[in-house]
Amino acid sequence: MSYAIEASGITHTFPDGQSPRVVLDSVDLRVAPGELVAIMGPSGSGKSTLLNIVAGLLEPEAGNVLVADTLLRSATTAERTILRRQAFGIVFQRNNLVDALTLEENVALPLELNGINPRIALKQARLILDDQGLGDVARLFPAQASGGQRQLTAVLAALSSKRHILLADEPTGALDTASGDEVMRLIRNHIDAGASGLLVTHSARDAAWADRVVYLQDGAISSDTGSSHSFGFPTSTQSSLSDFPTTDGTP
Ligand SMILES: Nc1ncnc2c1ncn2[C@@H]1O[C@H](COP(=O)(O)OP(=O)(O)OP(=O)(O)O)[C@@H](O)[C@H]1O
Repeated sequence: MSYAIEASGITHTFPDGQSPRVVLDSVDLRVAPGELVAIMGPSGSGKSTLLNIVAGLLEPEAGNVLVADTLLRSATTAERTILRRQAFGIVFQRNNLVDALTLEENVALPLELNGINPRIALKQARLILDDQGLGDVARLFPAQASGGQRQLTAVLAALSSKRHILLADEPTGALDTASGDEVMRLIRNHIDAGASGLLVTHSARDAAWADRVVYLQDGAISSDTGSSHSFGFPTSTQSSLSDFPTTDGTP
């Protein structure tokens, strides 16, 4: 089987005072096409480090990542940048938006990077923001918007184009429960439209939207619910999941 994401033997050490600290120790993680895998674990267990390695932002000390048919270790910096711009939708805990662009321009940016005409991209971005009740703030700059509005915009930007690999680090961190469920529903919808992804989260509620949950502890995977495990969706959102419209135009 060919995986959407295949990380093998990932080992990484960070300096920690006099003695280096092994943050990831021979971690193997595979994500099947069309699968959303949640990574949970205590603070400091290496979740974000693993996500950064899969995103090609951090080179692991040992191990390999094969993502979107590219072996990251063999890719040049330019090739990794192109991969992030064209194949990855990335949501980080912070610094998700370009400060100098309005919210709608931020959502339009990945569309433009995927080759869509800037005027059409902006039009699509407005529709996407309108759909999520952010039409009134679409022309604000990130600094003028609330934390929740910024977070939702960042998720919409990551999902706005046909990026088939989604990498999300605590995407609902700044949101209340209802908005968080909305974001997770958008993410699930994006996956169901043909993407694959990794979701780093502390929230069991968010993890319930994933197909599989792996737990990182002390730099290693301590448990994996396995692909046959079926997590239930939060009851408040279950009925509306299938009704939710696509916002990214993916088939
Ligand atoms: N650039 C860095 N330099 C040194 N140590 C780092 C660096 N980045 C992360 N670490 C350390 O590596 C460990 C794992 O960090 P990481 O952010 O991956 O954990 P996490 O599981 O995502 O934590 P959290 O849930 O709190 O976000 C932590 O002890 C952290 O302090």
